[in-house]
Amino acid sequence: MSLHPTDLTSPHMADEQQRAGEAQVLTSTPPALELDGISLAFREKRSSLPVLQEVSLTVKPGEFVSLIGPSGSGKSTLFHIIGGLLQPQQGRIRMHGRDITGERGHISYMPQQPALFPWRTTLDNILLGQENAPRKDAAASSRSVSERERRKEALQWLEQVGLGKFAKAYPHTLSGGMQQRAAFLRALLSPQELMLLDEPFSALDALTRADMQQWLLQMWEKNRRSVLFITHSIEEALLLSDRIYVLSARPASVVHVVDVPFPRPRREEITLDPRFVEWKRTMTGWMREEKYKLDDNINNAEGVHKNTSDGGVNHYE
Ligand SMILES: Nc1ncnc2c1ncn2[C@@H]1O[C@H](COP(=O)(O)OP(=O)(O)OP(=O)(O)O)[C@@H](O)[C@H]1O
Repeated sequence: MSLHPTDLTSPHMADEQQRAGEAQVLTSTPPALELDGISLAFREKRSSLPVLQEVSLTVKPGEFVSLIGPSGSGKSTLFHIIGGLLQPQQGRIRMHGRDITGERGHISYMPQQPALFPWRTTLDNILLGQENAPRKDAAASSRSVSERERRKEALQWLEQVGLGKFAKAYPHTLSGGMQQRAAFLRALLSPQELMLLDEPFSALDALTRADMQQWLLQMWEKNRRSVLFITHSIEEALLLSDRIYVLSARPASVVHVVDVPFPRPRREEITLDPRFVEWKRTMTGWMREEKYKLDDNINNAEGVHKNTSDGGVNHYE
């Protein structure tokens, strides 16, 4: 690896960070999300496909955390487990310290495709997340407001994201980027504190995607929701995240953790910073390594049982 963590952090800063870290441990609130040793294998009649192997990660309240890994490594499966759609064979999921493994209704979710209902207006699509929220959710009851107030709030949000004129329009009249903004608002206005965003910009053209990244960055910096974000784009992960977990090829385990060193607020220009370019190069090397492992696994059918975890996670700050 060409870049060493100390290239970015002076010894003095490291001391300060350690002290700040220790102070934080003492006063720390439990993480918004904590995955502790999650493992899952899909079982079919005679075979087993190990997909996740002891994946652990943390999203602190108000953090933007990304997951990046080769295609087919198990990222979406992990989201299904967090959302309670799948039960892990090993490991626990905790939100704010409470074990929610296998429970549904605790997260708001934004999928790759905007998934707006064509028969509902933009405004009604945005309100859907609140309509579907389970009543037992503590956050939901604290935000319990009248229908009229919810519509007023949603309209204000639509104005803020440049969709005010499209409140009564149907989804097919919106561009791809506009639909994604509406889908993001739906997740943002849902009462659950944690948002899971599964490659939300993958279907957009390059220019719209760059605009949407800037838009998301600004929206997130204003609202500071806890976010877990799946992306295939290293640049996107570095631009948006506080921390990045790099997954290995299947069965996925965490092989690198990067505490992204760039200050906020961040803007597109940061992508030209030599340190940003260096991190991008480093991470591209890691991803290439994992992709080759995945290709090897596919070429050797028995390779799906290979254990890619050596138990060590490389942590960079
Ligand atoms: N219900 C299922 N039954 C059996 N195998 C499954 C099931 N769901 C997913 N898989 C397999 O598990 C592996 C991981 O899939 P998953 O969709 O989680 O990967 P991913 O990292 O999200 O991929 P991508 O980045 O391409 O979206 C794949 O090999 C997939 O074929």
